[in-house]
Amino acid sequence: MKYPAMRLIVTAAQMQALDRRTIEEAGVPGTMLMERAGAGVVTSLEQQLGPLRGKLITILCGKGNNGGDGFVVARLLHKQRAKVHVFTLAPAADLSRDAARMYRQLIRTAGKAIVKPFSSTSQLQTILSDSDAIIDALLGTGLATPVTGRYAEAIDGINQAQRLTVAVDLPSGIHADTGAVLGRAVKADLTVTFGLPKLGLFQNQGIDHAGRVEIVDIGIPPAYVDAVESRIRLITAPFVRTVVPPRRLSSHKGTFGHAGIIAGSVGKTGAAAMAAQAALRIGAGLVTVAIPASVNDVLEAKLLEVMTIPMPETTARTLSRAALDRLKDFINTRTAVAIGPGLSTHPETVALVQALVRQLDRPSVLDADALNALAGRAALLAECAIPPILTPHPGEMARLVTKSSAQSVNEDRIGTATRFAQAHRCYLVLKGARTVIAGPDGMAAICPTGNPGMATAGTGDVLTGMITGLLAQGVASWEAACAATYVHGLAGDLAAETIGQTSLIARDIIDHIPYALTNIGSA
Ligand SMILES: NC(=O)C1=CN([C@@H]2O[C@H](COP(=O)(O)OP(=O)(O)OC[C@H]3O[C@@H](n4cnc5c(N)ncnc54)[C@H](O)[C@@H]3O)[C@@H](O)[C@H]2O)[C@@H](O)CC1
Ligand SMILES: Nc1ncnc2c1ncn2[C@@H]1O[C@H](COP(=O)(O)OP(=O)(O)O)[C@@H](O)[C@H]1O
Ligand SMILES: [K+]
Repeated sequence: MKYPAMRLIVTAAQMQALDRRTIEEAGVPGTMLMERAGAGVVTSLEQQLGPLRGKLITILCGKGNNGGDGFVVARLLHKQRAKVHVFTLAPAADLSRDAARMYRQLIRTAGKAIVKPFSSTSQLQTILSDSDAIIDALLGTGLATPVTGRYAEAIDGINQAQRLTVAVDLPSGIHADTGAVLGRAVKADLTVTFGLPKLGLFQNQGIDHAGRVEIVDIGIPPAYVDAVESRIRLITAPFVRTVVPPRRLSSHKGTFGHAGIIAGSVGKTGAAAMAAQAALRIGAGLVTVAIPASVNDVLEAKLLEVMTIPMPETTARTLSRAALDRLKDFINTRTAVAIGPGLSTHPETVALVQALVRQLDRPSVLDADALNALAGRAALLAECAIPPILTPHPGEMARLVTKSSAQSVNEDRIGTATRFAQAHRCYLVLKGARTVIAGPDGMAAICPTGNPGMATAGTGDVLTGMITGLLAQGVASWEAACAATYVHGLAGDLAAETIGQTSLIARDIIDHIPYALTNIGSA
């Protein structure tokens, strides 16, 4: 397998096939998989709530194997002396074979009274709103059609209670592959998913409904996982650890490359400053910014470690066409370059950027106004000697693909990103909640880190600097794009833990890069 330290993301059909193979070929009983799944949920719950003894926990179980997992959770919680209420949506005779086994085991251990048939939401209201946690074991990967009737009522009841909600495998009602809500869906705080993460947890409404996603190993043999044909991966900390270059005793600043940042214009020197600082914080040895001449002093006053080079400018104080030859030299003498943050959309600057892109022969990141310069002209990318990394947000992506909108981009983020990266032989970082990275070989990776506090001015410039900083250290494009995105999101998460999401600003992400790197173990 090509990217061993990333985790495979699977569809429902792929997960079902893996479960089946594990049961039939490896001889692991389905009930054993269920036992491990249930135990995983209880461990996660303990991490959330502390000791479970005396806690009131309500579990809603459907008739399939997802419900079977719920019966296991109920038995294990009962053993820990939690106060457990179980509601089933189906009579015992209708349960799947393994779920029925787990149901019988539960009532043997805890007595018949622990389980009640679900009749209506009103029956549940008080119990749900008094619960310390609600476990949603109604529907998992077996969801086939829109949820209606009693299942829909049970889902509404869970959502109305507004208590800590833990989804078993998938939030009930979320399509395992697309993340679409099928009729109704549980809004969970935490989803404990089994074996491998399901695609729908990272797409569309699946993102908000899943909440935090934890993955529990249920003992699917790694050889079976390796044999699955999926081109979609989840970026992990162990992957990032293998990417960030080690600092040998004998290193010097030249060892870690020289990043060039072509950025800035009047009113937008901050974008250039933040990209440059982020490149240093992720380990680049040297960073130089090429900036319109009249704003050079402003940038110098903002920055200490970063060098700047004033370049010819337009009367609007943006980079001018006259800068072309000097910028080509600038690019040729750097290990990697970023083009775009804060450049403006001045027509002359746009023409300059287009000319630079045509002759780009260094590892590069194209962002912001460089992407605007490529709107409707993505064909120019074919002229780059080394496939560049593009970092659009959905609005920029829509302009790149033309005749599209941010909304339609977001409806199929993985598809849009992989199609573009393959068609234009580039790497693409499609930003937003659960950023998607796509490569020219058709691979896609999803970033699990990051939070809505990062929806604030300048955080994209920071990401651009981070990717460029890794490229400058000699990291290959795919690895640099994936690892920088992960560290960027983790830095945002760590910042949010201390200062909250509302006040978080882009420079907080730069300040937390060191902690993110130590957290991952690559500092
Ligand atoms: N042995 C296995 O295959 C394992 C399965 N596991 C669990 O089993 C789940 C999959 O189990 P199943 O395949 O039994 O499927 P589910 O338990 O997700 O649900 C399928 C059942 O719900 C019904 N159903 C489907 N759509 C419905 C709708 N819209 N409204 C009402 N009922 C609907 C189906 O007729 C079927 O009876 C996984 O998500 C996971 O939680 C885990 O225990 C790990 C091992
Ligand atoms: N809800 C969110 N969850 C996770 N990350 C987010 C969220 N919203 C924004 N981000 C991240 O913040 C950054 C925003 O970048 P961008 O839109 O280019 O902002 P700017 O142009 O102001 O720099 C991206 O890396 C994006 O993935
Ligand atoms: K569920």
